[in-house]
Amino acid sequence: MRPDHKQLRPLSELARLLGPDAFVTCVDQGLDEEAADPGATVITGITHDSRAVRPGDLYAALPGTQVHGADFAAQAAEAGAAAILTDPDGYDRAAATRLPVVTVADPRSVLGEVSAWVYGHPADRMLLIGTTGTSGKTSVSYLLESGLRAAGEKPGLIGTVEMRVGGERVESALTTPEATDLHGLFAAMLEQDVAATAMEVSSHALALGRVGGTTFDVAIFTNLSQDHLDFHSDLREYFETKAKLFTPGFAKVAVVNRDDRFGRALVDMVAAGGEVPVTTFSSEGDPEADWRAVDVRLGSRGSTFRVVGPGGVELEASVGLPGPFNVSNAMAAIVGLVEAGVPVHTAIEGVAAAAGVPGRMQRVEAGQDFTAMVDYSHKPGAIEAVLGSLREVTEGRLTIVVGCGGDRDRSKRPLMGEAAARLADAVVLTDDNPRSEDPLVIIGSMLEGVAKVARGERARVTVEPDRAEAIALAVDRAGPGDVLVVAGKGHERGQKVLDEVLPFDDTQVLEEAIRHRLAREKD
Ligand SMILES: CC(=O)N[C@H]1[C@@H](OP(=O)(O)OP(=O)(O)OC[C@H]2O[C@@H](n3ccc(=O)[nH]c3=O)[C@H](O)[C@@H]2O)O[C@H](CO)[C@@H](O)[C@@H]1O[C@H](C)C(=O)N[C@@H](C)C(=O)N[C@H](CCC(=O)O)C(=O)O
Ligand SMILES: Nc1ncnc2c1ncn2[C@@H]1O[C@H](COP(=O)(O)OP(=O)(O)OP(=O)(O)O)[C@@H](O)[C@H]1O
Ligand SMILES: N[C@H](CCC[C@H](N)C(=O)O)C(=O)O
Ligand SMILES: [Mg+2]
Repeated sequence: MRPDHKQLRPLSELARLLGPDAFVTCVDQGLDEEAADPGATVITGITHDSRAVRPGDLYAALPGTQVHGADFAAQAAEAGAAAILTDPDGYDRAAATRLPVVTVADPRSVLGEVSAWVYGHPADRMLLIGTTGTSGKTSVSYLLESGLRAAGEKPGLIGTVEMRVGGERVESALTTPEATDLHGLFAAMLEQDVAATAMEVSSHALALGRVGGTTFDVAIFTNLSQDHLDFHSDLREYFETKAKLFTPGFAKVAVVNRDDRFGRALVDMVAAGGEVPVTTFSSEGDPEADWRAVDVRLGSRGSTFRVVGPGGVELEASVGLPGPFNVSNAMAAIVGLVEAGVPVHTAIEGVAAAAGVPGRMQRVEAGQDFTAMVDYSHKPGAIEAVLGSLREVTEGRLTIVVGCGGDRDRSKRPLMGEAAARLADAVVLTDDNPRSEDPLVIIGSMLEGVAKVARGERARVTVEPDRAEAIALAVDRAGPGDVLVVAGKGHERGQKVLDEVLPFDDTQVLEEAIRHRLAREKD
C-alpha cells in the first residue's frame, strides 16, 4: 500500500543525507562521483523489489541470501526506476542501466532512513506502538488496535495476519514489512487520517534493518523463548536483537513483562542505559511490577481480573481471549496504551471490547459435543502455554494436531514434540509447510522429543503426514467434553510444499471434518 500523493525528492538531497560514505555516480554524464550532478534526478517512491517498481522509484538493489537485487537492475530500469541504491558488489550491474547509482557499503543499514526521507518521515507524525517478543505480538497488536479505537482514534494495524488502514485490509507477506514498504504504508495511513498504529516488530525486522528510521512512542516486550534459531546463532543473540527495539533511536518509552526472565534482564539493560524510561507489568503477582493483574478468574472463552497500577489505580478488567497468557497480553496492551497517553479506564474498555484474533485460539463450532479450535502455536513456548491453559478447561481428553515448518529452526522440533507428548493426552503429528524438506524427516525429529517423555506420562502419539487426514482422524476420535486443538498454522491459507503453495485452511478443514462426522453419525 502506497500513498496517492507523490512527493518530489531531489537525489542531491539523498547524497547529502547519506554523507561522505555514499558515492553518487551517473555514467550518462560521463562524470566521476565528485562531479556528478544528481540534482536533476527526482525520486517519488522507493522499493526493494524490481517487480514492484513504479516510475520515479529509487530501486534498492540489496544483496540477499539467494540472489543480489542488482541482478534485476535492468528490469527495474525498464519499469521506470529513476535511480538505484546498491552496494559496491551491485555497482556494475546497476551502472549498466545508465541510471544514477548511489553506492553505500551496507544499503540495508540506511534503507529505513532513506525510505523515511522519500515519504517525508511519516512515522514522526503518528502515534506508533511497537510490540516484540517470541509470542503474543499479534494478539497484543489486535488488543492495542481495539484500545486505540476506544480512545477515539482511527487505528492502523501492521502484523503477521494483515495490515489494516481504516476500512482497507491487505494480507501480510511478512510480520514486519521491509523499510521501503513500511514507510510507504505509514504515508498511505496518514493520507487516510490513520495517525495511531499498533505494529508487530519481529527479530528479523530488527536484524535486517526493516525498522530503521522508525521511532516508536511505546515499545512493548512480551516474552522470549526458543524460536528462529535457524536465523539467530543462539538464544542470547536472539534476545540481544529484540533488545535493540528498546534503545533510544527506536523507543521513547519501554513497557516490559516482568514475569519473563528475559523481560527482567531487559529491564536491567534498559535501566542501565538510562535513556529510555521503563514501565513493567505482571500477571503472575510480581510485587515489583508497576502494573499487576490480580484476582485473575480464568474462563473457557476469556478471563476477568483486576488491574492494580500506580497512583492507587484498581479497576476491573477483562479479555475475551482464553488462557492465562492472554491476561499477560491484555496487561501488555493496557499498559502500552496508558504509556501512549490513553486514560486507563478507556484502555481497559478497549481491550475488553476486542473481538477474537484470527487463527489464535479460534473456536470452530459446527454442532459437535467437544471443543475444537485452531491456534498459531508453532514454537515450544506457545505449545506449552496453550496446552497448559487448555488442560484447565478440559473435562475429557486433550488432543493436539501439530507439525513443524520446513526450512525453519530445526532445533525446536524435538522440543515441540516433547511438549505436545508431555502435556496432551493424544497427539497427531503431521505436516506444516514442509517447504524444501522431506516431511517425514521433520516428523522424525519431532518423534525424538516424544521419546524423551517417560512412557507412563506420554500421550498417545499417531503419525499422519497428510494434514487433512490428521485433522479428520483427531475429529473422529474426539468424545464429549474433549478439547481438540489444531496447532501451528492459525490464519494461514496455504501449505507450502517445495515452491508451491497448496490451498489449505485449518479452520475450514476442521469444520468440514466435524460436519462429515456428524453427517455420518446421522445416517
Ligand atoms: C531471512 C529473511 O527474512 N529473508 C528476507 C530477505 O530475503 P533474502 O535476503 O534471501 O533476499 P533474496 O531472495 O536473496 O533477494 C535479494 C533481493 O533481491 C530482490 N529481488 C529478488 C527477486 C526479483 O525478481 N526481484 C528482486 O528485486 C529481493 O526483493 C531482495 O531485496 O529479504 C526478502 C525481501 O524483502 C524477504 O522476502 C525475505 O524474507 C523471507 C521470504 C522470509 O521468509 N522471512 C521470514 C523468515 C521473516 O522475515 N519472518 C519474520 C518473523 C516472523 C514471525 O515470527 O512473526 C517476519 O517479520 O515476517
Ligand atoms: N503471551 C504469550 N505467551 C505464550 N504463548 C502465547 C502468548 N500469546 C500467544 N501465545 C501463543 O502463541 C501463538 C501465537 O500468538 P501471536 O500470534 O499473538 O504471537 P506472535 O508473537 O505474533 O507470533 P508470530 O511471531 O508467530 O507471528 C498463539 O496462537 C498462542 O498459542
Ligand atoms: N512467521 C513464522 C511462521 C511459522 C508458521 C508455521 N506454520 C511454519 O511454517 O513454521 C515463520 O516464518 O517462521
Ligand atoms: Mg505475529
